[in-house]
Amino acid sequence: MAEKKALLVMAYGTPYKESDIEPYYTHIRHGRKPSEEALQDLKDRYEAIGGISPLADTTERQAKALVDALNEQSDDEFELFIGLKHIHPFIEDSVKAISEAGIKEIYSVVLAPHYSNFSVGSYNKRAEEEAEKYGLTVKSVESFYEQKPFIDFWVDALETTFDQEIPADEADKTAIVVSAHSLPEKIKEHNDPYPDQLVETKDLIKARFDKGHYFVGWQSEGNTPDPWLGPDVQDLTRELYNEHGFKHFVYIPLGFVCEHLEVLYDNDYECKVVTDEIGAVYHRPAMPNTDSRFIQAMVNELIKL
Ligand SMILES: CC1=C(CCC(=O)O)c2cc3nc(cc4[nH]c(cc5[nH]c(cc1n2)c(C)c5CCC(=O)O)c(CCC(=O)O)c4C)C(CCC(=O)O)=C3C
Ligand SMILES: [Fe+2]
Repeated sequence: MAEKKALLVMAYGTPYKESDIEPYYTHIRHGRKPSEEALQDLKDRYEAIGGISPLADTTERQAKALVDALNEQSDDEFELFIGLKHIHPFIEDSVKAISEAGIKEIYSVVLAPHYSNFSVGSYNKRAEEEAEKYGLTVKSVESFYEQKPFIDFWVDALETTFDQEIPADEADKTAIVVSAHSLPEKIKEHNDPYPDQLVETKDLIKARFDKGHYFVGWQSEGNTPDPWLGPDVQDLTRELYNEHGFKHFVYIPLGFVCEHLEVLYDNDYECKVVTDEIGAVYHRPAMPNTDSRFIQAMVNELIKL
């Protein structure tokens, strides 16, 4: 039997309790403490979704489902380690734990389907730099949005939404807003593939499910001085209603992999404020979470490493 490998599942992380929010937010802002007002705004958003995000629990369940599926389908044996971007166990803590477990080879995947130097690239860099300190090797999945099971999941989500929530004669009055987390515009200066990958994902889904009208939007941008990718999903909703008079808006935030603050608040609250205002119907299918197709998409990429 070959030596045991480590499966390092990396994710954004979320506060575990209210007192975590300030250090967490400071870490997200690269060490710059948020203003009292910005901190209160974030606390209010967590309050608005029930006090704490489901992100920590879902990340744990996704990682466990992934290592089980990988061990079933791979000739190798993997031990699971979870490394987070903005809260403990940090990526660096987990790479150290892998070394202390006597494991030499790491396979890594980030719980985000598209590649950007700003997101998956920065996770992988942190893991590689830490692994080097202990003489470990890292093989990383860069993206999995092209995997058929990932597309299958979202095609099925749209089919169910249109079948169960939208009258057949109103399909043509329906906008499908496909979105991902916005990033600073400056990524375009470095030929970052992220924006094109979101459009590609939309095209892969549209090729399989062609009811309604598809549009690409961005969401959850950070409030920094430089411009972030747009249009923002709320502005896009208003523009589309003014131009086409859509009666239904189906939000597909497929840059994310589960319900968390930036879906439960930024979509389910902020976008719904706009659809209520214009008198249109808000729809948002359930996120992948631990759906077997979503897990299989990542297994397929890990087995190729
Ligand atoms: C509060 C919060 C949650 C917690 C949700 C919860 O508790 O449920 C969250 C989750 C997520 N955010 C995500 C993605 C990103 N967020 C970014 C940037 C930012 N997020 C912010 C806030 C949050 N984000 C803020 C204030 C910034 C601007 C930073 C600045 O002021 O500079 C950036 C830009 C690059 C960077 O700055 O990291 C990306 C790519 C992903 C997707 C997966 C992934 O990519 O890991 C997830 C789950
Ligand atoms: Fe974020």
